[in-house]
Amino acid sequence: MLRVRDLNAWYGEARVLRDVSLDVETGTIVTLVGRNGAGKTTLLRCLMGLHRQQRGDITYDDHPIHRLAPHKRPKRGIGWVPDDRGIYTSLTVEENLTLPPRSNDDAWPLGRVYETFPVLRERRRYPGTRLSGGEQQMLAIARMLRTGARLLLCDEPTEGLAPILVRQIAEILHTVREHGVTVLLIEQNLQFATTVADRHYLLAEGRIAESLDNSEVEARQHELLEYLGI
Ligand SMILES: Nc1ncnc2c1ncn2[C@@H]1O[C@H](COP(=O)(O)OP(=O)(O)OP(=O)(O)O)[C@@H](O)[C@H]1O
Repeated sequence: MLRVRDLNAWYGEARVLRDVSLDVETGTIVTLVGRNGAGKTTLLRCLMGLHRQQRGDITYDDHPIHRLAPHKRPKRGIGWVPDDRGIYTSLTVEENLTLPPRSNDDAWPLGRVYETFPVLRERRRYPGTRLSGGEQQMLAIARMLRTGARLLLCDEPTEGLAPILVRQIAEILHTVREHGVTVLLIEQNLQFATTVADRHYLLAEGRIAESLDNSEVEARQHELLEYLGI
């Protein structure tokens, strides 16, 4: 379980996260929704240790991690899937999958990746550039599983994707959840969020304004869409 308590973050003098507290239960998918500039990416960067100006308590599987250097967090099973997917487009799918270092004993063997995502086996000799946006996202997630990530922090995996590919992302995330992987993702598409996730945190001006389940998001969809300016 990921537990965040009273997390604050700054850029210089500007405070962009204010006393953020949230929980992500193991094996669940949770979204962070909020307007542009609400602090969603900064929050994920704090969890990964990539943002230095932060204060607060973060525990993962009962171990405090907030003082751990960024490069030590993957050893604890935390994986970051950035919004640009971070894959090497000039390398083949298989090279992308074999390059990342194994950070811990939960690292997926290549065979397990290919059994879970057969498309990646079919495309293993393709360069990253020949993959669709959905396949690139699949590769980015699979690459994190190869390092041993049990908690994936995904920065808006559906951004810029056509609806059919958005559905593929939902399937990918459900597949990883079936394997016991926990996901915290930034998502602006509320309909997608309710299809894919178990809970949602609404971030507003750096604060957690609300914690919502799927039925609450569905019941208040119009109001929330208006709030998010979508
Ligand atoms: N490098 C930076 N220097 C100064 N301020 C920054 C920097 N990066 C982000 N900010 C500011 O911090 C606040 C939170 O930004 P953040 O990117 O975390 O929001 P977000 O919710 O992820 O928004 P978006 O969806 O637009 O990425 C915003 O006001 C933003 O302008």
